[in-house]
Amino acid sequence: MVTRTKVDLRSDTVTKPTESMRAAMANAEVDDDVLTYDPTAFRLEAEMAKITGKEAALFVPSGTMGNLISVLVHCDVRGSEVILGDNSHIHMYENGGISTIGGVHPRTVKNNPDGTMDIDLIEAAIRDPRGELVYPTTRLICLENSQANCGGRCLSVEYTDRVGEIAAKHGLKLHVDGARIFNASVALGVPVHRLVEAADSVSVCLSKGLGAPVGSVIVGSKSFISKARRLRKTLGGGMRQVGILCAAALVALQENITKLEADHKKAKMFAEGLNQIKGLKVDVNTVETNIVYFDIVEGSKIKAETLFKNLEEHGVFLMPESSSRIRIVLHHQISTSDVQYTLSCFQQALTGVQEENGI
Ligand SMILES: Cc1ncc(COP(=O)(O)O)c(C=O)c1O
Ligand SMILES: C[C@@H](O)[C@H](N)C(=O)O
Repeated sequence: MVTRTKVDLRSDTVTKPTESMRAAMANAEVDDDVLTYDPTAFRLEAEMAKITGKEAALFVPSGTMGNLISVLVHCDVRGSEVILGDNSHIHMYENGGISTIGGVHPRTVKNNPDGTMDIDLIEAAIRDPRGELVYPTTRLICLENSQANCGGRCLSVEYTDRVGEIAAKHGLKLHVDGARIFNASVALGVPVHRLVEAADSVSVCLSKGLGAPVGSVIVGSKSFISKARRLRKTLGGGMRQVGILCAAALVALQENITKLEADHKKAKMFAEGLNQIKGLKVDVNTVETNIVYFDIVEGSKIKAETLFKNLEEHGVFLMPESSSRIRIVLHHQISTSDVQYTLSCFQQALTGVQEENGI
């Protein structure tokens, strides 16, 4: 088998800036974004506020910082508690920052396989104010759309609105970790602004499926963004000529939103192809966006680390989830021929092992 150039399926965070992004970066109009407004940052923030239907926006270095700032702005009183998914990125992959840095107490509710949390369990997790002597105070509910660890599953606008109603009923705020909100919007056929209408704040990653090299944007009310700007500086996220990065993000918005549907089709194609390979299993119906989780079937005589080594030798790179569960993430720099090549590498790896074991 002829090894091709690298097929990097570890994440949609691995994309390289395109030539048009690099040209925009080189020619970006910039200023000191801490002392005044960097004009290109201002353009990006205005565009993101418009797309999401919120009053204002703020460029931040990462999605992790975007979520941290959002939670800390909403939970700015000691003893605050946030309700979030037990399989959410904020809870699983952000070093517990809301607690270690922000002193905010997490109260997890089980994420269902479809990425939602049961509405009645969310409501049951809200602290009874009558117990204020002993309870933390619930101030915020966090959703994640699409839900990455559940396989890039999309939360419907109806579900998001319903959670928003629960938050409003109890005087709480709603934050959406919208790292891949554009993927959810495209998959559902619902405009981003409608999908997040019920949210008080959203953190949107520019550096994932949109393919920008760096950054996220948080959106919300003018008051929220004003507090967020100050907290960004506190956390060291205030940057100077940040327009260089924002210029690439503006190109990403112009060029890559329309490519997301193709990413989703490649993910479906990959899942359907994997299911044709003896020893691998994936529920194709759960593949809604650009993320595919699949399992090595028990008895297939190959371990994930063996499979990875074999694949890496053929230029294919993945992210291990466990010894038998694997994740691949599609993005605009993976072609359909890359998908077909990768499937052939999987087939070759599995067949080789099965022949060695007389299966
Ligand atoms: C759902 C989700 N939220 C937030 C983040 C954090 O983004 P960043 O890596 O830019 O900190 C990620 C992944 O990176 C993610 O997948
Ligand atoms: C691993 C995780 O932090 C990252 N957000 C990803 O999806 O690749």
